[in-house]
Amino acid sequence: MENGAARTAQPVIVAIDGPSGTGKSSTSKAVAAQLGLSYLDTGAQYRAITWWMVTNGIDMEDPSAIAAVAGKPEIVSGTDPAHPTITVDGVDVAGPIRTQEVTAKVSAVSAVPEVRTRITELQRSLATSAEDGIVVEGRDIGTTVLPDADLKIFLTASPEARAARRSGELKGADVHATREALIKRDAADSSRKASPLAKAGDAVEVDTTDLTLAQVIECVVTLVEEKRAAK
Ligand SMILES: Nc1ncnc2c1ncn2[C@@H]1O[C@H](COP(=O)(O)OP(=O)(O)O)[C@@H](O)[C@H]1O
Ligand SMILES: Nc1ccn([C@H]2C[C@H](O)[C@@H](COP(=O)(O)OP(=O)(O)O)O2)c(=O)n1
Repeated sequence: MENGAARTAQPVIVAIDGPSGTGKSSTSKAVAAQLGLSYLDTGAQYRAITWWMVTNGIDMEDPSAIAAVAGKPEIVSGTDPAHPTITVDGVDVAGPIRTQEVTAKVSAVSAVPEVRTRITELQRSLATSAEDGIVVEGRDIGTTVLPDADLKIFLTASPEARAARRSGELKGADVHATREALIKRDAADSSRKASPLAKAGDAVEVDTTDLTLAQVIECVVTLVEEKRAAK
């Protein structure tokens, strides 16, 4: 802001982590929109680099092959919560990164340390440049990417609730198969060596199993407002 004009609010950094289907994306987008903050979906960035690896025929069984090209694709995230965007080398990949093929391979790609270093740098630079603050959602935001975030939330929900939500999105998907795939991906994301899915010690845990999306959003908005008031 020019001429030292006073801000109405200090920038606030919010980290939202948790496994698949707990409501991270929907909650983070809505909270950011409601509070005038930027929004970053870090899972979309890992999906984008995975899409590039698939498209370029990189051997997914070989972490050293993935590591060798981790610096090649240019990944750009648009952080407006009303219109989040993601491009790879200038190509809009918002649709292609949601295919079953990318979903099945993203855990292997995101376990490679060189990939994480690259994507973490992008995330920190976006968080630092968000003038009014940002809501960043993922798996390791509170633990590794932004350990000094003003507020850390860890969302959970039963595997049944998460599978029902996910299969509701993928029309015609079998709930049982969705549940198995989701549990497998959570296990891979939680057990990898490099920055696994984990709750930060100072994160607030919110179990969303029996909450509506509106209730979760309200809960997080209240927590952010409390933090802002205390700044
Ligand atoms: N508390 C909730 N109750 C019911 N459905 C929800 C709730 N939170 C999210 N959803 C729905 O579940 C699906 C997955 O939510 P999403 O925000 O994409 O989760 P995540 O980012 O954690 O994978 C979406 O269709 C979303 O609308
Ligand atoms: N901060 C993050 C975010 C996502 N990932 C990886 C692990 C996840 O299985 C994939 C995809 O994340 P995404 O949030 O898009 O997954 P879902 O929306 O839950 O299906 O990316 C990660 O390793 N670290």
